[in-house]
Amino acid sequence: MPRSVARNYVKKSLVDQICAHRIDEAGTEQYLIKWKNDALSQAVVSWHHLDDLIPIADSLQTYINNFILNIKSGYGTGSLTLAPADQVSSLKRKSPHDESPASRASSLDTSTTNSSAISISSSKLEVWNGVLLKKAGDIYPHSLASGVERIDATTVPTPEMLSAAKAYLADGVKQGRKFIRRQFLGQLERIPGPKVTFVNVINKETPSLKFTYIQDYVLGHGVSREDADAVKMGCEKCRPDMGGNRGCEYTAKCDCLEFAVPDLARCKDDEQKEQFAAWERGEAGSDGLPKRFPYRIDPNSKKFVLDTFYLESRNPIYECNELCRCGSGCKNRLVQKGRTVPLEIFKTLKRGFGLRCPIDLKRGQYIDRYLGELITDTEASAREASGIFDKASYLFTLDKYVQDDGEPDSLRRSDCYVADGEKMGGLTRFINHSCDPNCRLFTVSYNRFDRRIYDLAFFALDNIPAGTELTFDYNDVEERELQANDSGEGGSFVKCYCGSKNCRGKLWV
Ligand SMILES: C[S@@+](CC[C@H](N)C(=O)[O-])C[C@H]1O[C@@H](n2cnc3c(N)ncnc32)[C@H](O)[C@@H]1O
Repeated sequence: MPRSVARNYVKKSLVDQICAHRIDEAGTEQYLIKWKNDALSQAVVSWHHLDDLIPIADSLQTYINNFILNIKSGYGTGSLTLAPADQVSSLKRKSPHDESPASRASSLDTSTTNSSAISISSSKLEVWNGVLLKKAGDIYPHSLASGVERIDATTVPTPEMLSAAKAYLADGVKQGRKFIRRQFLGQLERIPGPKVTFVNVINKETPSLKFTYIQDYVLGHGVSREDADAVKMGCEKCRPDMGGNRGCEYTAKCDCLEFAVPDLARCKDDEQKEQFAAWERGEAGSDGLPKRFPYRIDPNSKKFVLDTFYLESRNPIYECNELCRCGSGCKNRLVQKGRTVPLEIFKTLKRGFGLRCPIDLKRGQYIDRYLGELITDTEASAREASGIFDKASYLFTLDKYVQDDGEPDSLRRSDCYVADGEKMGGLTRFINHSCDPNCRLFTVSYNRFDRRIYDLAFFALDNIPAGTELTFDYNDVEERELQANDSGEGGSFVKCYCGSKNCRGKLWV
C-alpha cells in the first residue's frame, strides 16, 4: 500500500501577510511570507512554494489581485525599467525553505543580475531570515534560533523584492492563479446538494476565497430568534395521513397557514365572503378564513412549484415546521428541504460574477435561499459606511413585516435584521439585478410569530431555459412604491448594466 505523504502547511495564525513573489530555478513560483512578530520592529520572512500555502490561499488571492491592479494602474513601477527576459531569468532563486530547518538566512547569490535596468542588491532580495520548523502539519518560524538575521519589519518587502516581483509581471503569478482557482473549485465541491460549477471565459479572475459557504443564517452580535418554546408552534390538528396522505393542503385547519393569504374561492358562505371583503379593505382579520396553499404540482414536470397566485404577488409563504403534526412528507415543506437544482457561477462582462442554472427551470420552481450573517440594522449601517462607494453590496434587509404605524407592538425598520452575504452565505449571493428579472425573492416563514427572522427564497418567475442568467429586481416593490421611493438624482448611484429594454438605469432607487 502506498503511504500517504504527510504535508505541512504554513500556520495561518502566525502569518502576517504575503509580500512578494519570484520564480525559482525550476520555473516554480515562490511567495514571500512575512511572519507575525511581537517585536514589531523585527520581521521574520521566508519564501514558500504554493504547496505550503493552502491555509492562506485567501491572502495569496489578495496579494495577487493587488499586485495585478498595481501593475495595471502603473502604480509603484516608478522609474523602474523592467529587465529584459534573459535578465529576468537570472533573478530566479532557490527556496531556502528546501534547505534543512537549521539552515539560515541570506545565502548571498552572487549570480544575481547586475543589470543596469534593475539594480538588485542580492542580499536583500535573497533575504530569508527565519529558521522554519515543521511540526504536526504546521510550518512556522522559530525566530529565536541563534544566528538568525532579523530585518526591519517596516522595510519588507524591500524595494528590491518589489522590483523583482514586477520583473515577472503578471505572468509570474500564473501558477498562483491556478492554485487559487483549484482552492475555489474545492470549496464548490464541498457544498451539499446538486453539483455547483464555475466558468470564466472573460478573464482569469476567481471569486473571493474570503467567503464561507453556509447552510443556515449565522446569527451575529445582538441577533436572536424569538424564543422558540414561547412562540414557535406547529400545526396541532393536522396528521400525516390526512386528505389521502396529502398532508396540510386539504385542510382549513392547518395552523401554519393561519397568517397565509385568504382564498376567496374556498370561502364557503356569505359570512366568510363578507369577512374576506372586509379583510381586503383592511377592516378585518383573516382568522377562520380558508387560506391559499403555496405549492402545486406542475402537471408536466411533476415537480412542486409555487402557486401562480403567490408568484404574481409578494405574499409571504408559511411552511410547516418540526413541531407540526403533519410529518416530514407534508407538501407544505419545500424551501426547508434545500436546493434541488444544479447551479453555475460565471463571469459576466460588466456585472462581476453571476449565477445560472445548467438545466431548464419551470415557472414557479424553487431555486435556493439567500443566506448570510444576520446583523442588526445599526451594524449594517456601520458596515455600509465603512465600505468604499460602488463596492458590491450583499446586504438584504428582512423588513417584510415592518409596520410604521406607531402601535406599541409594530415592527420598525430600525428593529429589522439584515442578512449580510459578503463574507458568508450561499450561491445566490451571485445573483445580479435586472429591471426585467426572471426570479423573485419570497419571504418564507416557519414561525409565524417571529417577524424578524425568516427565509428569503428565490423562485423562477418564468420558464427559464438552461444556461440563462438568473436575475432578480433589487427594488422588488409595487410600481407605485418604487415611484415614491425614487429620490431622483440624490442618494448613491450605481449604474445598472442589466441591458433590459425597461432598464431604470440604476441599481437602487
Ligand atoms: C449581490 S452582488 C451580485 C454578485 C456580484 N456580481 C459578484 O460578482 O459577486 C451585487 C453587486 O453586483 C453588481 N451588480 C449586480 N447587478 C448589477 C447590474 N444590473 N448592473 C451593474 N452591477 C450589478 C453590483 O456591484 C452589486 O452591488
